[in-house]
Amino acid sequence: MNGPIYNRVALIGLGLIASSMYWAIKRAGVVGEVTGYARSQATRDTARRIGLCDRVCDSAAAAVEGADLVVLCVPVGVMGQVAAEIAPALKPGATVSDVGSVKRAVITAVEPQLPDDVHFVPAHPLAGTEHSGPESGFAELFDNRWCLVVPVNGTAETPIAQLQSFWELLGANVEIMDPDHHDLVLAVTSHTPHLIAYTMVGVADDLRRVTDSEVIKYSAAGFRDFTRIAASDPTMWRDVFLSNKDATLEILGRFTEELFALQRAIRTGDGEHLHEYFTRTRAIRRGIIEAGQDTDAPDFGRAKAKE
Ligand SMILES: NC(=O)c1ccc[n+]([C@@H]2O[C@H](COP(=O)([O-])OP(=O)(O)OC[C@H]3O[C@@H](n4cnc5c(N)ncnc54)[C@H](O)[C@@H]3O)[C@@H](O)[C@H]2O)c1
Ligand SMILES: O=C(O)C(=O)C[C@]1(C(=O)O)C=C[C@@H](O)C=C1
Repeated sequence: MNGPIYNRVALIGLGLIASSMYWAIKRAGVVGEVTGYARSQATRDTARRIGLCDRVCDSAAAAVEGADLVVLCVPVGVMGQVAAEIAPALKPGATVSDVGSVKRAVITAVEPQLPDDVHFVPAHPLAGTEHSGPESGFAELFDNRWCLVVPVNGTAETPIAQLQSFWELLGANVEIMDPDHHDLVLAVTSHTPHLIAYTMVGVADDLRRVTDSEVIKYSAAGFRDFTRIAASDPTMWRDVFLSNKDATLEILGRFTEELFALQRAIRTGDGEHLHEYFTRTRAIRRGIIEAGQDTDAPDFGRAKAKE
């Protein structure tokens, strides 16, 4: 590529995703200057101390001034408020994007706040960890992960294609998706699983208090995976559930039905039902590993065998 993909990028909200984006941008060397803004003075001080962003600004308006791409990296519940704050300072022709885990609610909140002379191209990188804040980011977070770009009706092709190239340069594989479909898919693959993990860890904690047993101390690996997920940021996840209410409730309803069926099978001793069910779910896990989408899973020598 000859020259930067955007001359100036502004990151609003300097947590896990923004900091990972900054380090990935630096690794790729594809942006002229990256400005940053976070609401709290403490976060801005930390960002300055660790060299996160080329320039940290003390207002959102100052950070977006002259930016060709502005990315909202704040919890989904405050996206509309932040869009209203930056709107008067946006450069005509700029692209405004976001990284929110929910898309329809963010579009509804942000779109009306923006002036007509900017392009709004929502997106969602499907990569994260249970950590948050400016010191939690790393350049490799998006490598070989999906980033879903979710354009709104009527957006010109060029800003969409440019944002797609930007995310590819940060290491992601990009797909275009409709907002409602996005919210339903993510309710299945991310939002409901998080709710289940939060619940399971809560139940274990309650039990520990009731029985004074050592549920957490002797927790097995499976339960430890639940505790990792349940350690995710409370503000972020509160906002996800309140913003993706319908899809999450729909999937939770289905989940509850299946859970009752399994409960019944256990009560009635229906081993065949349990075995068939677990065989089906095992095949799903194997499919994910074979598609190369679980970078944490041991490959048991398959990579070597393929050489
Ligand atoms: N953590 C993940 O796994 C993950 C993955 C993909 C997308 N996302 C989405 O990315 C966004 C950011 O998540 P994160 O994990 O980076 O969160 P984070 O908590 O690490 O960072 C959020 C940042 O936003 C700042 N902030 C909050 N309210 C603000 C406001 N009104 N104005 C300015 N700054 C404000 C916070 O101070 C913090 O610096 C969320 O919308 C989340 O849904 C998260
Ligand atoms: O790996 C994790 O810790 C995550 O939960 C990341 C995860 C996910 O559910 O996969 C969480 C929320 C997002 O919006 C995207 C990714």
